[in-house]
Amino acid sequence: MPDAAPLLEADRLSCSHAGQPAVVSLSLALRPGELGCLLGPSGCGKTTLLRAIAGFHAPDSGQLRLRGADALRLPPERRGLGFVFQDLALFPHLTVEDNVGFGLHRLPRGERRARALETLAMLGLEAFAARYPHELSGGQQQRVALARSLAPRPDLLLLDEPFSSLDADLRGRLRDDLRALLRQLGIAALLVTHDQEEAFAFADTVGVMQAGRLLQWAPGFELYHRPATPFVASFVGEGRFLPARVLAGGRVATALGDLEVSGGLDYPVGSAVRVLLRPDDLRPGEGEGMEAEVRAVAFRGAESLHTLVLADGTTLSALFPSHQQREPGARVRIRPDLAHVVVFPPEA
Ligand SMILES: Nc1ncnc2c1ncn2[C@@H]1O[C@H](COP(=O)(O)OP(=O)(O)OP(=O)(O)O)[C@@H](O)[C@H]1O
Repeated sequence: MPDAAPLLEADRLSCSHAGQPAVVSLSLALRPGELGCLLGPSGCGKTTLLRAIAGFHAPDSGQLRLRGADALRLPPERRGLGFVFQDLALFPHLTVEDNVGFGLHRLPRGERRARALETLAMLGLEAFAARYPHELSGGQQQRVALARSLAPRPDLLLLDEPFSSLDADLRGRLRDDLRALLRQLGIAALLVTHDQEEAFAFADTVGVMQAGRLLQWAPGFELYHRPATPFVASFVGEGRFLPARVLAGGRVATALGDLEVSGGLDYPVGSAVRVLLRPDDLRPGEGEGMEAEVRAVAFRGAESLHTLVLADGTTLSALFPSHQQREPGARVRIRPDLAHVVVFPPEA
């Protein structure tokens, strides 16, 4: 799969609403069967990008290729995509089966029926084929909307927050079922969400957007462990920044001691930098290490998230096993335990 030609390619795509930029020179590629996800704060341009790919929003500049061909010339119905938006738009006067068969008008009646029923069965809805949308629960209606978009077997499905109206349990199950189905059918997808857990559970590749720009497009592991920018570092997972100074030999000096940066450093010796510290990068010092004061403790079950302040005022977060209870005001010793050190320039 890594060498397959891209199914979807956006190249320096820019979009605006009434002169206000919404997507800024954005490039990304999705391979056949690849599951991608766009993550970012409200208003960062995720929906606008999805609508531009679907053909509902005309970009100002840039290119969009689908299956290697220019897609910007094509109207939505000729782009060969499936989409599910937050607003389900099921036809209230059609049965579930007819809703799902709606996009299959090119197939002969018998085949259309068979495909609609087969797709409903894949989503566990075979018993509901004769019902009308208002006779279904919200979760079942969402499954019908997915079945309708999957019935024509598109090679790419665009999904804009399709699970947001469902409760957490249902949401997780539907997401996992959809993921398994897309894998089984070899269908690629681009999912918009602002839920990190959903992005990581669903996608092979996650894109983080901020103010119309795509900051990083990478597997979840890379985003967490090798964030490209401080925004990605603090948006994906929890992270704090520790002031540091570059030493010779690819090391940095911090209040927690000297740390080695694997792969070397692009900063001159002596320059001020920041080191990313995740809550799981700190361990209790067992009588050694730097002393810190506990400011707050949030119980999380197996672990507790501690907010700690060092003597120089630096605030850090640390996840410690929760069997040892600590109160605010207590003093603990901490030592860094980083698999690799991520360094950023100092705050502007
Ligand atoms: N139809 C519109 N007319 C004018 N401005 C719009 C329109 N749609 C979106 N915008 C603006 O474009 C920017 C990007 O919006 P978009 O809906 O793409 O963001 P988003 O990341 O999907 O947000 P959310 O997570 O809240 O859905 C925002 O500043 C928004 O206010």
